Amino acid sequence: MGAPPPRGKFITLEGGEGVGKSTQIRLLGEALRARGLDVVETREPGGTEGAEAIRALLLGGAADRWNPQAEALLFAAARADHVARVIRPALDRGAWVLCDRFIDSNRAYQAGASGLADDDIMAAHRIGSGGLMPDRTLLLTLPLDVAAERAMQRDAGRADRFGARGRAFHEAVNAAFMAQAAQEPARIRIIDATDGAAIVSARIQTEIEDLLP
Ligand SMILES: Nc1ncnc2c1ncn2[C@@H]1O[C@H](COP(=O)(O)OP(=O)(O)OP(=O)(O)O)[C@@H](O)[C@H]1O
Ligand SMILES: Cc1cn([C@H]2C[C@H](O)[C@@H](COP(=O)(O)O)O2)c(=O)[nH]c1=O
Repeated sequence: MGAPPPRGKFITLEGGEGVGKSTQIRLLGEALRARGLDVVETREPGGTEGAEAIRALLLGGAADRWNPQAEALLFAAARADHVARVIRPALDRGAWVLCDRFIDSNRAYQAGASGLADDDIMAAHRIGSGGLMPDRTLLLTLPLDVAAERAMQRDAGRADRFGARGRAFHEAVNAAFMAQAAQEPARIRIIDATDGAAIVSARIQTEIEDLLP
């Protein structure tokens, strides 16, 4: 017998670097709180003390610090702690959990763009996090050059281990996200993120309307 179904809603934002996920989580959080909902904003890798420590291991250091296998398992370990300590308890009490990246990033970056098998990523997710899946995923899309420019402006030119990877890697990530959306159109909604933040936020709110109480 697995865990009982959660009572809250689990929403994830996905997409490449600099497409506006953090900005949109904040705006969606404000909109949902204005409706009187209990909202938890969080991110991956991270969201707990242990997972933030793993984040530092994953994002810092030399480009070849980890191979794709070690990387995938570190993301899965961070996620297991995050799900157990923050996401599940919040959903169980009826909160809306808004998470900046989740399992679909693991699939896009470590399977799609790094060559691991999608089944293996999902097996680690089942072991670590009981296979918890979002109720809805908003996939933000933006031309690579525009997203890279936004991220560069934000970070003053300093990229982390993933941001520093070449164009081919980020194209493969985007292609993997699009393939996931094509496989799961009911859960994963594609959001054009080229316009101003308020317009993008309105698109996102339309795509979660059916989940509102
Ligand atoms: N719609 C928008 N139009 C113009 N600039 C934007 C828009 N949304 C966000 N930005 C800006 O682009 C930069 C990247 O946005 P944000 O940090 O939200 O992206 P992200 O997807 O969370 O990035 P990462 O994956 O690298 O953490 C920020 O400086 C942000 O202020
Ligand atoms: C959850 C997750 C993330 N990644 C990558 C994607 C990004 O490059 C970084 C996180 O940085 P951000 O500024 O918070 O977006 O980690 C990944 O490769 N696999 C994952 O499962």
